[in-house]
Amino acid sequence: MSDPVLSLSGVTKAYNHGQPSEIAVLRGVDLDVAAGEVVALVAPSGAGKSTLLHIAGLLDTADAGSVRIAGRETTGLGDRARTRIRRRDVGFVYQFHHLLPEFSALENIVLPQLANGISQSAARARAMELLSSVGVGERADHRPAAMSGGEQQRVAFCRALANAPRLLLADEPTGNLDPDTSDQVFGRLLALVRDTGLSALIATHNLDLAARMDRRVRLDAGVLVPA
Ligand SMILES: Nc1ncnc2c1ncn2[C@@H]1O[C@H](COP(=O)(O)OP(=O)(O)OP(=O)(O)O)[C@@H](O)[C@H]1O
Repeated sequence: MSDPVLSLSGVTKAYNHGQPSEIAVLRGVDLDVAAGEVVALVAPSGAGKSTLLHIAGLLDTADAGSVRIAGRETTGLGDRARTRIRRRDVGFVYQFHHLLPEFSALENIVLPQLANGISQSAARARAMELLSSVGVGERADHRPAAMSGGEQQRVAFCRALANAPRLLLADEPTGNLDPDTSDQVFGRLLALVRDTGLSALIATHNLDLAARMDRRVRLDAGVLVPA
């Protein structure tokens, strides 16, 4: 068996340490996401989904516990090493697309590749391939403001996958779309994830979407339980 692509063990996180308002959000989270596995993270609002995704994606640090990505222990690594792992191995999608407004769809997918040392021509070819795979190839030269919410979010998926990460982390990726569009766009995301064989941890309030993933976990009082 290969190493899990994401392995969390005993992860804890509290905010406002030592103050009366201290809040223990994660109290010992354990989770393995295997290669090619797509896991739904369901939780009520405020339960700590974003906190968990940020720690899993090395955007934030845990107070205690271990975060392994692609077999590599990240606890104790410095900022540069964490950034390198995040850029190479992790893709993020948020509820809102966060595309750069002054750049075209294609450029938004090219830029993170250039930051990773890919050549301009290879980056453009990959960006075009990704856009076509989610049905927005003909929108490559449009800026985000000229696209629908569903199209913008499809471009955001492509950007997350631009550097061929091992792990996709998504925080309510279709949460700001109407139900029909959400369903369609999520289908595109899932197909793309399946085609590329990457692992994913996808937070959603939508139980229908959660049902389409391989496995569901629920964040309950700071720990993960099967859902
Ligand atoms: N930087 C911070 N400082 C203090 N408290 C915080 C901070 N970030 C989050 N919290 C608190 O931690 C708890 C979990 O927040 P988090 O954003 O992870 O929840 P969530 O499950 O993603 O919620 P939602 O679904 O509403 O986005 C909340 O009570 C929140 O108020």
